[in-house]
Amino acid sequence: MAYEMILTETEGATALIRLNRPKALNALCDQLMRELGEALRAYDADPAIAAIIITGSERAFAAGADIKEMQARTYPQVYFEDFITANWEVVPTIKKPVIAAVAGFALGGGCELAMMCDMIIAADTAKFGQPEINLGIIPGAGGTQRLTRAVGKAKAMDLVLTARMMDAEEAERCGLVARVVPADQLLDEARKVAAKIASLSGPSVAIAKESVNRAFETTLAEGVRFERKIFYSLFATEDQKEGMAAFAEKRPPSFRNR
Ligand SMILES: CC(C)(O)CC(=O)SCCNC(=O)CCNC(=O)[C@H](O)C(C)(C)COP(=O)(O)OP(=O)(O)OC[C@H]1O[C@@H](n2cnc3c(N)ncnc32)[C@H](O)[C@@H]1OP(=O)(O)O
Repeated sequence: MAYEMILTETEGATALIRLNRPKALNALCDQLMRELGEALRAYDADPAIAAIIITGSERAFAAGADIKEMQARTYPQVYFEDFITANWEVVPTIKKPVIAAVAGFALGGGCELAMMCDMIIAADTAKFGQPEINLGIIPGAGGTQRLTRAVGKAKAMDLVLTARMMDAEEAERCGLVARVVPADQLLDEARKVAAKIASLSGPSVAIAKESVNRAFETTLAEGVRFERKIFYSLFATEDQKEGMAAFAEKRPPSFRNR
């Protein structure tokens, strides 16, 4: 499929989506978000793809929603158009693992987009922040909620109320980021993680992802009940039999995603 604001490529079972508005620091305009959603849905439906990486440029993962596109919008417009909800909420609906590989600025909607992914791998150049307060608004794509769950109230308040940026090291320390790597190794690292995931059983990966995400939406008791049921369901797969047989027979498993 041809896109204007994203570039896509595949390598083995990994799909890479690169945000591609370099002059605007990958500001997330409506068209870019529409294209991103279309690409994510297409890869999610493609049986040859097992993991998806979203990345930006060296200078910016994304500097937020497109402020120039947003500035003239009125309350009735954002309300009736379902601004954000319509185009932005695709990432959390994707069943396959989505990795954000972040270098440079991940601000506002850029930080929110990264947080919608299942894992953030950051270059040592990455800078995260929710500077919407500078514009007379607040984060509107989940920032106040996902950031608070990821880093806790103290740090979330600090970032949201002061608009300050935090670097990759601080972001890793406070739990926003899974790994920090030198900038020139960012994509290699993300690809390695994606390839490892792709070598595993697709159903158990999707179910593991769903179960971890459930922790953000429910109580501990409900979450554990959910985990138990979904854990039982994996005993209905051929991959569970194969994984355990391979262990007992001291050989690598050969998963068939069923
Ligand atoms: C999703 C919601 C609901 O949560 C809302 C949001 O996301 S609101 C947006 C939040 N993000 C920001 O407020 C960050 C805005 N950008 C900046 O503060 C700076 O650009 C910077 C600190 C990231 C980088 O500064 P600098 O290196 O000095 O580069 P600039 O000259 O400022 O930028 C280069 C070029 O990119 C355009 N740009 C940058 N960010 C955006 C944006 N979010 N929307 C639209 N355009 C953006 C900037 O205007 C420059 O373009 P030109 O004016 O030179 O054409």
